[in-house]
Amino acid sequence: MAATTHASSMSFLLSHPQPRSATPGTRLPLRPAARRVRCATDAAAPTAQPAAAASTKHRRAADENIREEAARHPAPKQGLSAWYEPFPPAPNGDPNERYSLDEIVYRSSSGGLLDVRHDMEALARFSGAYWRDLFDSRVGRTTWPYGSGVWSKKEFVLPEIDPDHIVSLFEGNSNLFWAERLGRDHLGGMNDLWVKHCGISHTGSFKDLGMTVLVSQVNRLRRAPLSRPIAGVGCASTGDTSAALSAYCAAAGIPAIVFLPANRISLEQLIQPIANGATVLSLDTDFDGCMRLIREVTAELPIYLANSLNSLRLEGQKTAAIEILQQFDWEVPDWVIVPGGNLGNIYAFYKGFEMCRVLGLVDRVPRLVCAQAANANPLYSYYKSGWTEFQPQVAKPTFASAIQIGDPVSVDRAVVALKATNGIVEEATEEELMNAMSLADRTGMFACPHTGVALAALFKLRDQRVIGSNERVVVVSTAHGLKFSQSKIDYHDSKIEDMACKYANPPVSVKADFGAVMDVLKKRLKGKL
Ligand SMILES: Cc1ncc(COP(=O)(O)O)c(C=O)c1O
Ligand SMILES: N[C@@H](CCOP(=O)(O)O)C(=O)O
Repeated sequence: MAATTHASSMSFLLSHPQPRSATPGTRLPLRPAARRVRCATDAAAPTAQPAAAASTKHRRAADENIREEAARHPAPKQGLSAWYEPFPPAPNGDPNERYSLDEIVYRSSSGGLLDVRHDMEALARFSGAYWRDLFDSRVGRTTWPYGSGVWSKKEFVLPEIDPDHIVSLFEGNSNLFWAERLGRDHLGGMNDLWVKHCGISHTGSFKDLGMTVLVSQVNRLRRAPLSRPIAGVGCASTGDTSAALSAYCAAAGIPAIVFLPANRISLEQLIQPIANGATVLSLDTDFDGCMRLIREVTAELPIYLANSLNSLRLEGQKTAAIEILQQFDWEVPDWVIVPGGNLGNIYAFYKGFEMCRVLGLVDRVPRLVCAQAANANPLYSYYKSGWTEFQPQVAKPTFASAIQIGDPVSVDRAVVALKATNGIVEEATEEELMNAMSLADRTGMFACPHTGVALAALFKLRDQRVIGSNERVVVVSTAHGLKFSQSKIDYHDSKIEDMACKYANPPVSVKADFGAVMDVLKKRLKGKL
């Protein structure tokens, strides 16, 4: 293996451990080691660097930033690539239909969905152990762009993009929270319950993971040599996609346009794109109406579509699945529960897990559960019909307002994910989701109502004994609870019509007087003093 290394490239080497001998994976045919192409990792790392070597890293020059430092050490070509293909492949369609990621295309020739496909044979030239080591070696670093939980898996995301085009806010690497008390005390002694806090993130939701990829690709398209005349990037949103789009566009200096359903998103979500300087249209319709409009507008104007209909988004979102595996030292959980709305994320999780299985990083995939609010449950109804009849609906208001979606664009993707993982769809009423959220809060979280939907699904599946107490379960928390404080205020005020707010904990108004305070505390702590 040729090695072109020198002392000053040390910092770069730390991000590229030496490939293992190309141990053939079990599922995909691998090329013999002798025919392996040289890749960045081959060329950059003749010998694996021990962790201690980090302390010998030379500080970069004071007048150089991390982007420039990365540019000084360009990764050699790896021979990896990705492109768009129809999803699912149309039975009578053109088997050769594919599009470069540099094309602006959201639909296949037959009007169906597209998916980003990777050259799996090229990826499989390296063993699962190699990819695990490489991804692990990048966690927690600042080396551009690998400090991001998404771009630390760049080879599985957008292998060909120039790091200089990447727009990253070092998203991902989110907390996998051990829900010790919730599992032990409230779910029949579960001791392996985890909450993946995707919402503890730059704009407070998992959308950051996908948006860094989409906006990076737009940045590449707008810059020389491609110089595509993209005037801005637009989305319809229930409040989280719009926040992420606005932040990433603001960071890149690209105009953002967001279509929001008036009075249907939280105040905190509304102020995010406003603060980031986006063009905010508040429309007198629901999310599905906004979605129809943005599709029409992006077909007419040079505005790039940022919703998850655009499969680029899912390439970033799938890294949350890979991160979960990584956080468990590449052990596969038994179940992963994801709240579903427009239904891109459930597919993204499947894609991340399945890619790791196919490439030998793990040997199986978890069972997936998609959890919907009963007030916005088109997938649940479809599932209950035995997948025979999908009926779009007019979604009713729900505290889980970000998933108030009746005609999800990625329904076909969700079905593939659920069928392939022996998955389940569950639903939660308003009372169930608010109680589940509030109980989680009582055990140290500050969950959003959508996480409440996923937790309520877990409660049901535990009651039905579908999920066992010894199984390892991950509940995906999709947004930060602080974005939905009004719903919590209403709950703790017991102000919600027809809802027994079982865990309401209103503040106690007390006279500022020692005796009055003592009376309240004695009553509250009765038997414990
Ligand atoms: C907080 C939150 N949770 C869950 C979802 C559902 O994700 P998806 O639309 O990919 O199903 C969304 C958006 O739809 C969201 O904003
Ligand atoms: N919850 C989403 C709804 C749109 O979903 P997307 O993933 O297709 O952008 C939002 O926050 O807007």
